[in-house]
Amino acid sequence: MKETLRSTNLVKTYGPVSALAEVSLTVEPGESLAIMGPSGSGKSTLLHVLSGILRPDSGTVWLGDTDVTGLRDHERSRLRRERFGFVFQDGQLVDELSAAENVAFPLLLAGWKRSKALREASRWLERLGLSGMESRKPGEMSGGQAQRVAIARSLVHRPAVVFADEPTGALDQATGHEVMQILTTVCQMSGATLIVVTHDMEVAKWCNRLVEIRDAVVHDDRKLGVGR
Ligand SMILES: Nc1ncnc2c1ncn2[C@@H]1O[C@H](COP(=O)(O)OP(=O)(O)OP(=O)(O)O)[C@@H](O)[C@H]1O
Repeated sequence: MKETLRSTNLVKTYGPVSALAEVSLTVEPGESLAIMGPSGSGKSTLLHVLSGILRPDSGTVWLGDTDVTGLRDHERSRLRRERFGFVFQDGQLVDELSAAENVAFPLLLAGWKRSKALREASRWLERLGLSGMESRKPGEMSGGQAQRVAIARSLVHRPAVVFADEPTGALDQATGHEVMQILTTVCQMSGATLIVVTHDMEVAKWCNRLVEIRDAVVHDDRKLGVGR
């Protein structure tokens, strides 16, 4: 289902430090949004609050009609598992599992039968150019290949929103481009909204909107001509 992600007046402090000061943001279904800003400006905090990992001090996050911030912890965990996908800088794949098992993981959590989940995982690996690598472990793959596995895992359960925190941070520039191309293309194909935190304008250019955060507030919010 396609749902708007909306935040109103998000405030988050860590002791005396203001990480988010009244941040309101609406991200339409299918949009790809890059969040940029200097170190310490509040990007990761915003990503964590929008994705329900962190609770704000005040303010609300809505996914469609659901008040994410108002959910109890177990309900929020469930929403994260079912409606959101995540891609991190270093992939955060499970080393002991094969590529296919890693991708199948969200489906197994959702109660799919193992054989059906693995078949669906293989289809996603194929879509991402990793046919024949189903039984490889993350340690037996290149950084770019592992990140493609992570992208497959983030989308296999058809989430409404994929959150990516510095998804190319551990890759060289050419591989980073490739990964952003794949990430934006597959999100678009599956209708998922994409939210990417990055320091790198070359990464942000793959998105169709850029929000700049400075000192815990949205400093700039503009459309981008997509760089693909
Ligand atoms: N758990 C925490 N405890 C105390 N202060 C924190 C914590 N997490 C973040 N902060 C502070 O909140 C502010 C915003 O941090 P945040 O990590 O959101 O910034 P960022 O823009 O993602 O930075 P970077 O680009 O360096 O990752 C910073 O001043 C940071 O030091």
